[in-house]
Amino acid sequence: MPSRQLPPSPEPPPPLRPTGTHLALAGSAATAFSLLIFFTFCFRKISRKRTVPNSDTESKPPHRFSYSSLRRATSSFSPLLRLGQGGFGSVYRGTLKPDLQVAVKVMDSGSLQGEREFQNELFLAGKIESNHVVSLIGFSSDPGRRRMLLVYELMPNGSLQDCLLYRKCTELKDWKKRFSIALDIAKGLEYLHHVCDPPIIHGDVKPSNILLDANFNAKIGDFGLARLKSEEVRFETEAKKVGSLGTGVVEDNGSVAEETESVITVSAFEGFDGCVEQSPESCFVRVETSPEMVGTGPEVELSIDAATESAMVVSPRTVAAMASPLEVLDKTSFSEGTFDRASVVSGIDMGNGGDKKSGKLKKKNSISGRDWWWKQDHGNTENGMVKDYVREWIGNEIKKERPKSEWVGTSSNSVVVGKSEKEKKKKNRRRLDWWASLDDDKNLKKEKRRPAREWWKEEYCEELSRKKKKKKKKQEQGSVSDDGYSQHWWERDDDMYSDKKKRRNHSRKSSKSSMDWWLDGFSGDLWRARRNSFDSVSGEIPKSGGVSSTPSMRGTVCYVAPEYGASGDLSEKCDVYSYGVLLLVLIAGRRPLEVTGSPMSEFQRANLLSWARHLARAGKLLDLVDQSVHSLDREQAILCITVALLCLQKSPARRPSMKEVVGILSGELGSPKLPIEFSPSPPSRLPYKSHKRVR
Ligand SMILES: Nc1ncnc2c1ncn2[C@@H]1O[C@H](COP(=O)(O)OP(=O)(O)OP(=O)(O)O)[C@@H](O)[C@H]1O
Repeated sequence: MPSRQLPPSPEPPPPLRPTGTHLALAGSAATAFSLLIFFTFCFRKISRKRTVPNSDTESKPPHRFSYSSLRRATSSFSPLLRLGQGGFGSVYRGTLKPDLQVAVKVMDSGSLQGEREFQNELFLAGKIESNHVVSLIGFSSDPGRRRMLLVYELMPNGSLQDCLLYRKCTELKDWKKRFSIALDIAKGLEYLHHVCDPPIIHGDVKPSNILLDANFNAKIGDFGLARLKSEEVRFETEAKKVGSLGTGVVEDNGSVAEETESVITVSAFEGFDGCVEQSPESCFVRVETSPEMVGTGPEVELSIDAATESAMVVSPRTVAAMASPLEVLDKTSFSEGTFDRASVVSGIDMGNGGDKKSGKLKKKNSISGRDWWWKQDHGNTENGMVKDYVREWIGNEIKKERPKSEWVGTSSNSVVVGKSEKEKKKKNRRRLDWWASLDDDKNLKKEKRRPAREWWKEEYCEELSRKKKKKKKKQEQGSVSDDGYSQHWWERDDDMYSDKKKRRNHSRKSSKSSMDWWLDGFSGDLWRARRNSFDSVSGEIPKSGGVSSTPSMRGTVCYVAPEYGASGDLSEKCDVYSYGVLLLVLIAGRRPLEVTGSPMSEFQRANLLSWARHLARAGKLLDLVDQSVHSLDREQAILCITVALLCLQKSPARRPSMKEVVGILSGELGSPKLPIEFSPSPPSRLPYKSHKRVR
């Protein structure tokens, strides 16, 4: 058989050469694909941002919101939806979902306090879960554009301050409501001090930070000045360490005197290399500490801000804790915003003579902490406005109310008895020096507008020369004598002082102006607090002015505990003191410092704390109760005033804890006795006894 021959295999086709058309096709396919991926990514990101987090399904609050969603929720921050204005910025009512009403706090751009409050609130929000604390639902942050917003649960009845003092809500005329508010606040503080671990110190307990829900239940809000207790201990240790390097910080058992302010001079910094010559904006200095001292790490960072001439101590743990759980606290915001500029975390007075332009610290001049506070506050325009407002208000009140006899002045004169002329002059000169030192700030000289402090200075100089003339006249008449005013009860409001201390304080007061008297009337506390914050004499600024009630970094005048700042201690007992003031305000339905009429008797009532103490001595506690209150439970009212007076004791150790306050108010503990000095019976060691034990 003939073999079948296979046909020759065909030649393999020539390899396809990519033509221009092919290349174009492949290119466009790749582009289309990458575009598709890009758009899908963008869409997902946008839709995720726009979605309001559902607290049921997503993680616990605080949630991150987009700026636009909050803008929409508040109808572009409509003035009609504005709920109020604080040191942080404006607060607006918003609707995120039909059933989710919120309050949106918008930080004023450039507000140092705002940045700090923002981060503080976020840092603490995760740690707090209580029915007696306003919950933080979320936030929005865009550090590049300096947009920072906080979203809270809406408290439909606003702040206690508005409700009680301005709107005078009828619901609060019912004694039961007032009492339940007092108890709610006490429980909120008890939660912060005794349930939270580590304990949280609020640091700014006052009526505008107490918010009322639809049923007028009270919740504590505004944790901008709050601190963890452990953190505080660290700050304190560091503060003492830094302070001990070169200053004479004098303690006076919480009494307030010019000499005892936390003055940390530049010499304290001289041991820290690397700061003095650094950029004017900021510098970080590592301060070596032992692990035991800080508890969590071997070192803390001390930020010295040459721009604001201030400093703070920041623990690494704080940085880590603040940075990690929340994306919002991104690095730029830390390095540029928080640490360099705010520099007020610790509340440590680090006054120093800084040259703003060169960023160099003056090594010789030691400027006290009060300058630091002044300058710190001055940097904030809004705060500046507040100070102007407050000063004006004080001035008007004093001018308006000062009796013809110039009794305030004579009071000053009268207490000079026993004090040498020389000493007084020295003191006045020192004070003038202080005023003069304020002129170091060249930038302010350039300002066209007369700086607010000149107003203050002029007023003071005027006051001095007036006093001098008066005294001269009196001396000529040979009649510099005690006119009795210095002996009035409203100047003797210091409960724990021995006679010796009282005399000393009187002589301190002697060199103060009439305005100082006003401030000193407040247990002497205001004198320091005013310098620190220039908050408000009344402790609240009428909202009509549209200004914040707290430009301060450390608390609010009239509410701040006397020991805080003098020795730098912020403890739970500071909150207890503030609670005491708040309780009196709640019972009396008036501000802590308020002149309601021109007669002399009104002056006697002007200082609520002194008035309460006076009534306690006179055994007329119930006279303090707001006249408009109905259904008064007299026993409860006396109990509340007694608790308030216990909380207001000068010595922090003598104040009850918030746990004890709750126990007393809720009836678990027996009724306490008034503080010793008001009690006719001999003092017992324990001011109250447990009901439980008795049973
Ligand atoms: N969650 C909220 N619900 C309803 N109203 C609120 C809420 N938070 C704040 N407000 C209103 O906004 C006002 C301003 O609040 P904010 O806490 O900013 O300032 P403040 O406490 O008055 O002053 P500062 O912040 O200086 O202490 C409050 O007085 C209150 O009337």
